[in-house]
Amino acid sequence: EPPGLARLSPGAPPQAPDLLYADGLRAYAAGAWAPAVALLREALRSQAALGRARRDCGARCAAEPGAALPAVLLDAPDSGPGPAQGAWERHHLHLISQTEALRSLCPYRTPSKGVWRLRDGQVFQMVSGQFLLCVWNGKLKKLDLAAAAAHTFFVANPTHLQMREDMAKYRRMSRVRPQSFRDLETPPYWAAYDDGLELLGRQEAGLALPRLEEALQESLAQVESCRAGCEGPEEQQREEEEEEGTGGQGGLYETIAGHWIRVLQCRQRCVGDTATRPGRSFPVPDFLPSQLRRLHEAHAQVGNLSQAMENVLSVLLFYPEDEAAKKALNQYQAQLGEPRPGLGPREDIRQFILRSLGEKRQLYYAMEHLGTSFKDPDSWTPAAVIPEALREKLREDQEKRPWDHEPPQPKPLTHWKDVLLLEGVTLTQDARQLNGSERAVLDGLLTPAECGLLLQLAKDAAEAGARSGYRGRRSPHTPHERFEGLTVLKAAQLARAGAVGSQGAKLLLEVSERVRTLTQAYFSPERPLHLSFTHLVCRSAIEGEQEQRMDLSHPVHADNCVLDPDTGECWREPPAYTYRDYSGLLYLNDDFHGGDLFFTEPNALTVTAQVRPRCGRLVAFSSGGENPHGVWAVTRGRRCALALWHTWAPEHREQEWTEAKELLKEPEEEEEEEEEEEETPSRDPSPEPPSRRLQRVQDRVGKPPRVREEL
Ligand SMILES: O=C(O)CCC(=O)C(=O)O
Ligand SMILES: [Fe+2]
Repeated sequence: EPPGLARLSPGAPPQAPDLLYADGLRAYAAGAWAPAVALLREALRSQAALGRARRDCGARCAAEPGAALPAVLLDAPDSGPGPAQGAWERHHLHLISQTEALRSLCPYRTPSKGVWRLRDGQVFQMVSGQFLLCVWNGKLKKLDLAAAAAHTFFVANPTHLQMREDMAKYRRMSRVRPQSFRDLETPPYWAAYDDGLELLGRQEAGLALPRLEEALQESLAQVESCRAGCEGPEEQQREEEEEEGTGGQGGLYETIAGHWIRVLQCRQRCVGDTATRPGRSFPVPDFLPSQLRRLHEAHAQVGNLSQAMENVLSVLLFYPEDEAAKKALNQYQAQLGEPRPGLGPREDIRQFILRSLGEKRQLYYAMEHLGTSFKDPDSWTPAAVIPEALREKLREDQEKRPWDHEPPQPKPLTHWKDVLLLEGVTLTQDARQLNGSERAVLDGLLTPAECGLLLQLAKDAAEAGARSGYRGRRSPHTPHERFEGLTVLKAAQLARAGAVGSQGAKLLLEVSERVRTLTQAYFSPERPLHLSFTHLVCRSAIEGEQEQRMDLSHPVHADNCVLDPDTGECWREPPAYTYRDYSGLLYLNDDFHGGDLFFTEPNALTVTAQVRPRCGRLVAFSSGGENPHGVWAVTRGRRCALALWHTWAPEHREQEWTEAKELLKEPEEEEEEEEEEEETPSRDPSPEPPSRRLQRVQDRVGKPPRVREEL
C-alpha cells in the first residue's frame, strides 16, 4: 500500500473527491486493490455529497436575500475603464454581489482548488473511476459490483471498445446474474418515471401517481443541484483568464457581470442536462411539461379532479395555447361543476417558471446591451420576454436551427471542375473534420435509383446463391449477422446466366470506376491508382439475437497492416493485404439500425470519428495504421455497401474487373469487334498495333460513364 493515502473513517464528513480519486489511482498503481476500491467508492460518494451540499446551500441563499454587501463591490463600478454604468447596471451589480456574497458562505465554496478542476468536465474521469473499479472488483472477485460498475461506465461511454469487450466477458460469466448489470448512476427520477409510465400503461393510475409525482419532484431537485453547481467551472475559467492576463482588464463590473452571465447561461442549460444522458433522454425540451401531462391524465383517471386541474394549468403556464391542455381543462372544469377560484397551477412549477423567465430577461438584456450571446434552450419562452430588437434576428437563427445538428454544409469540389464525372458530388467532411490525416466523406456519388439497382443486384445474387445451395452464411466477424459478398466477376457471371439483371452488374463496374477516379483525384492526383478488389457486401441482423449485443459488425482493424493495439503499431506484412493503399466504402442504404462506421486511435479503443451510411455516401481513407476502423453492430435490417480497395501497384490491379467487363459486353459490341477483327485479319501485313485496340477499350470505358440521368 503506498504511503500517505487518505484515511477513510465511517461517518466522517466527505473529503475532496478529486484527492480521493487521485489516491485511488496511486493505490491502483501499487496493486493495492482493496484500498483502491474503497478510495474510489468514497470519491464517488463524496462527489454526490458535495453536489447535495451545494444544492442545499444554494436554496438557502435564495431564501435569504439582503445580506450585508462587501463595500468594495459597491464602490467599485466606476473604477473600471469600461463604459460608464447607468442605474440599471448599478442595480444589477447590487443584486449580483448580494447573491455572490451570500454564496461565498456556502460550504465547499473554497475547498482544495482541485475540486473545481474536477467539476470542470472531468466527470468522465469520475466515471472512469467506475471503470477502474470494475477492473479491480474483477480482481477482488466482487463480480456483482464489477458488472454494475462496468455497465454504468458503458451507459455513459457506449463507444468505449475496451469496455464493450469487458462487458461481453462479464455476460459470458455464469456467476454474474443479469440483474447485476444495473446503472449505478441512473437518476432516481428516471426509474420513477419509467415505473409510472409502465403502471399507467397497465391502467394502474392509482399506483402510477406516487411514482410520477416522485419523478417530477426529483427532477426539479436535480435541476436545483445542477444550478447550484453552475459556479465551479466559471470560477476556474476566471482563474485561467487571470493567469493568461486576459481577465480583469474590463474593470470589476465587467468581471462580475461576465461571471454572472456565465452562471445564468449555465443555469438555463440545467433542465436540458437533467433531461439528457448518454444512451437515454427525456423528450427535451419538453422535459417538465411532458411529466405534467402524465400527471394530469393520471389524476383525472382516478377522479382527483382538482389535482388534475393544477397539473394541466401548469402545462398551460409553459404553453398557454396548447390545444389538448385547454380541452382537458375545460373538461375538468365541466366535471367539477362549480368554479373553484382558488385553483391554480402548481406552486413549484409557477416558481420555476418565474425564476427562469427572470433569468432569461437578464440574459436577453445582456445580449442586447453587452453583446453577449444566449441560445435559449426552451421552446416555451414567451415572445414578450425577448427584446423587440432581437426578435427578428432570433427568428432567423431559429429557422436555421435544424441545420445546427446536421453535418457541415457540403462544399462543392470546385477545384476538380476538370473531372467531369464529379458533377453533383460534394465533400461533406474532410480529414480535419474527421480528426484524421487522410480521410474524407463525399456525398452524391449515386442517385437513389442507382442505389436501388445495386441493392436489387445484391438481393438477386443472394437468392441465386440460396437456390444453388449456398445459404447466406454467418458473418466471419460476428455470429449475430448474416453476411453476403458479391464480387464483380461473380455479378457478371450471374448476369450472363440470367440470374441477375445485367444492368445492375454493369452499374457495379461503372460505379467502382467512378469511385476510383474520385479517390485518385482526391488523394493521389499525381500517381495513378488501380482498383485491386471490389466487393458488394451486405450485413443483416439475425432476428431474435440482438438483445444486448456487445460485439461489433466488423472489429477494429486497418486495411493494409496487422494492428497491434497494445503498441499502436501496424505491421505491413501478411496476412494483411499489404498492397492496398486507399480504401473506399460506398454506401447504398440507411434503413437499418446500428452499422455506423467509426475510426479509432491506433489503440483501437478511442473513437475519433463516426460516419452514418446513406445512399451515395463514400468514405475514402488511406489504408494504413493511421486509419484503424470498425463497424458498430447492425441490430436491425440489412446494410449494404460497396467496399473497394485501390493500389498504386499495377501488378495488383484487379484482373476480375477486366474479365467482368468482357463478360458483360453487349452481343452487338462483340459482333462489332469481331467484324472489325475480321476486317483486319492477323494475316494482314500491317496489323493494327496492339495499342490501338487498348485505346478503343479505353474509349468505351472513358465515354461519359454518367448513366445517372438515364436510370
Ligand atoms: O462496411 C464498412 O463500413 C467497413 C468495412 C471494412 O472496414 C472492411 O471491409 O474492411
Ligand atoms: Fe476495413
